Amino acid sequence: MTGIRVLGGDVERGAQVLTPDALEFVAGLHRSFAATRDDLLARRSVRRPLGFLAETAHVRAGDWRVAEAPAPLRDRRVEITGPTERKMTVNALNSGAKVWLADLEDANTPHWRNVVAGQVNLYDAARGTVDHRSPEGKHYVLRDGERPAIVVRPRGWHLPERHVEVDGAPAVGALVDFGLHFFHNAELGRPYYYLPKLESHLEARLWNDVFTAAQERLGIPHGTVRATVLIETIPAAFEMEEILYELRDHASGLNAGRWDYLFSIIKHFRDRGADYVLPDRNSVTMTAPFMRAYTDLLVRTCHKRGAHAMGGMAAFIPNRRDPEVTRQALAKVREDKGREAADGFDGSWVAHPDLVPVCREVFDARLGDRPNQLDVLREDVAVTADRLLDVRSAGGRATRAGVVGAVDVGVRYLLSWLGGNGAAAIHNLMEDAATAEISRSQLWQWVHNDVVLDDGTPVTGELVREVLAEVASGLDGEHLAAAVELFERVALSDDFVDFLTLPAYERID
Ligand SMILES: CC(C)(COP(=O)(O)OP(=O)(O)OC[C@H]1O[C@@H](n2cnc3c(N)ncnc32)[C@H](O)[C@@H]1OP(=O)(O)O)[C@@H](O)C(=O)NCCC(=O)NCCS
Ligand SMILES: O=C(O)C[C@H](O)C(=O)O
Ligand SMILES: [Mg+2]
Repeated sequence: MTGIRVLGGDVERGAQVLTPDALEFVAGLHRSFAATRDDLLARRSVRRPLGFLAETAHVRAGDWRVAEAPAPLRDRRVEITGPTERKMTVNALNSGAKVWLADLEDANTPHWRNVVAGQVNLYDAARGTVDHRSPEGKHYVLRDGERPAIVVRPRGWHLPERHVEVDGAPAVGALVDFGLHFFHNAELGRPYYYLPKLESHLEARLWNDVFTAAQERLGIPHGTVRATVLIETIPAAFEMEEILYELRDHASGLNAGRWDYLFSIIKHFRDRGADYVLPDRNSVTMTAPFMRAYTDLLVRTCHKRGAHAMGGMAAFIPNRRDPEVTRQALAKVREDKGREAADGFDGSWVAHPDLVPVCREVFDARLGDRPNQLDVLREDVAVTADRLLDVRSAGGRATRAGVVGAVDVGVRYLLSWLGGNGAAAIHNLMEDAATAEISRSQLWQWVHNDVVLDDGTPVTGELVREVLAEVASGLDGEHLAAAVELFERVALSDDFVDFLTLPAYERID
């Protein structure tokens, strides 16, 4: 293992996944692809004018389709997402969903113990041997019968994994997550992935090259990997076809990741004036014309190319102790999934096991005996760049409640994240890194574009700091000071911080 150092502490059963061969494999991927990753990240920081690309017009005009979905991914009508913590792993596999999105990304704090334990749990999950005993003595075991296909979401290209060093540099986080999982589980035949936060088809090409090399190096047939790409950045919305094309041997769909998409819009247009200012987060819905343009284009693009179109996450979650909250969550999720099913999506996401039945019911009603609706071509859809960028079509206003809500949710989420939980229920909504990014970037945008609240108050750094102090005085926890300081930095520092998880990562382990 020359040139490879593992700097993280011991984690139970870690040696089983951090084997010399697995680490060599990860280091090999890092050595082959880290430089390209660095170049592509550097390109992101140049904010170019957005539009459909002239140089790839031939790809959009061409006649090609992605590889046919393998049997486990033909019917994806309900997908449950969640972190790879042990109990939740068992619960997700028992949830009755068709797919489990096993999240090493936005629902996970990349504490070293989470990174390694996640791989251990995925190892057992792939083999059907995962179980768990709770501190209260409850034994969680897998139920017999059909289980969801496991689709793993590695970290995005921007995150390092500093507990694995290759030739003196931190390893690329995405390659650690993918590499360890692929090395241990690909031979079982289902190396399936969800790819987050891509900003261009060149980033998809890089993933495709990684898959090709990984398969070659382990002697696994080309095309065994299947990847579903989250279209959750505004630049990627203009390259949906190109992304599928780059990955065509390995692609099995696109997903409309609404939360990061909103974050990306704010980030991209953060200093471009009133035309791009979003109102309170809770007032931007999927029926806003610019969001509908995005989801319609996604369905149209996927079905034209034989790929699955996957719906996104409604953030409402049930509460087993509060029937009224549950009733409202079920109603809202039903409405959201109903719109997606009618629009032609082949399935969608839920964040909680109690939401699986409602998503299933809605898609059952739409799909009937069909495993998907790839046959619904949506040739009626004609989306222009102007419609995708019509941010003002969100309507809505910026309010004091919006400022307080953004600060409150942001700080509470960071508290949870720093403590090791990357997904949290806050005020009956599912919050993860993507939704927290909206909270803090929205405040940055309001401050830097002289937004005035509906009560006449200008949004300034002072106002945000005042609210932050108020919110903090009502909270406690080991990481409160760190959470408050981090929030202030990512919401207010003049230099916009690209991802809040980058400075937050400096604070852990
Ligand atoms: C939001 C969230 C943190 C709430 O968790 P919670 O507070 O534990 O929720 P509850 O107390 O209602 O959970 C009830 C049970 O369902 C389980 N559960 C909840 N969400 C789950 C999920 N997504 N996957 C598997 N099991 C889940 C819990 O483990 C708990 O199990 P238990 O009864 O055996 O103890 C959790 O639902 C979650 O992490 N969701 C996924 C978030 C996500 O994936 N985000 C990224 C993609 S959008
Ligand atoms: O991680 C999530 O919150 C889901 C999705 O990737 C999104 O950004 O909407
Ligand atoms: Mg996301």
